[in-house]
Amino acid sequence: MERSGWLVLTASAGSLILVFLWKRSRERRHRVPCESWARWVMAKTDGSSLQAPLLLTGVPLGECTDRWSDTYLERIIGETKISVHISNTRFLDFAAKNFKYEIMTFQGFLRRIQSSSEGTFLYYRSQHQKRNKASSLDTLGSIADDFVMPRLLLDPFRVHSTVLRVASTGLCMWLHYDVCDNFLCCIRGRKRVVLFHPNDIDRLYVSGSSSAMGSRLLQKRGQTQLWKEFPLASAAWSRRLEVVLNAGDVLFIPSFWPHCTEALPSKGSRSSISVNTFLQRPEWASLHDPKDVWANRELLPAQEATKGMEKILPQLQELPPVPRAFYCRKMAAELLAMAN
Ligand SMILES: O=C(O)CCC(=O)C(=O)O
Ligand SMILES: [Fe+2]
Repeated sequence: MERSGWLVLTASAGSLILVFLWKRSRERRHRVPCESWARWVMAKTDGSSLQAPLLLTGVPLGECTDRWSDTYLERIIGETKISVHISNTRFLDFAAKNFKYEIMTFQGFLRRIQSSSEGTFLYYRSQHQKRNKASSLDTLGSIADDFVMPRLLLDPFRVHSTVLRVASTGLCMWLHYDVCDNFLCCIRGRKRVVLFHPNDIDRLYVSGSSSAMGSRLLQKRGQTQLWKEFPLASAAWSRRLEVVLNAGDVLFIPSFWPHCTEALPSKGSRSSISVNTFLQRPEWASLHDPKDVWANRELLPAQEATKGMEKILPQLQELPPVPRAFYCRKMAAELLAMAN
């Protein structure tokens, strides 16, 4: 039987309260060492504490949590031109491409969110003008200085990129995984995050880094239909981890943990703002694709392996059903032996 739960303790370092998320998974139990904040930070170097999601509350993130009202953002970056996802459903789906992109000013974007009638949902994630450059918060001028991650959190990672994300409330981001570890920081509003263990990757209908289910998992109704279309996913859903982030909360999402999010309604605003910092483990640094902006390009050896797979599949298709099934199972067994 699956179990998941929360263990809360007060950190010895500073006034941070750490809430450790732990889970008993199908194959093995993942639990963050939780004696102290400092111990966790030190343990990062051997990777042992990087295997499970972790919620940090009350993290000082600089001036952004106080300052980033619509009025302030309009004043500082209102004229900046941005590319925005627009959809007439709140359940964004990358595979079905149920959204379009529109260029507008940041001011236009914020005003459109405020004035949108029910049924239009907007989403922005910052991107460097030169698409291949990873860091993008700095393109937004001085607001970049308002966001500061405590050094204690970042050390000893390398920062891969930092991304500003603004969403209409209600908007759900499609299920996907990232190849970088990640600190997802809630700056304004509230955000629901649903996470799956990487061992459930074979149940989540992922192609590329996105799921064919889009964000429909987050629909309150219609799950019976969803399980008909995606039967393996219901078991993964029963083992999911769920958390709601409030302003000032930081969620550590380890790489390869599939996740989807929902911007929840909150008082006084029709949008939620987060900043996330993608991280590279130093020992994996050479594996990352230098052109990767949003941590969704496969690690370099996995890119080659994926190309190999694309060649193998049509060859297997040429076989009649019985030997095809035989060789598929034989090869899958070799692959699974490497996974354990
Ligand atoms: O809530 C969002 O905007 C998506 C966040 C996300 O996927 C991430 O930080 O990796
Ligand atoms: Fe993500």
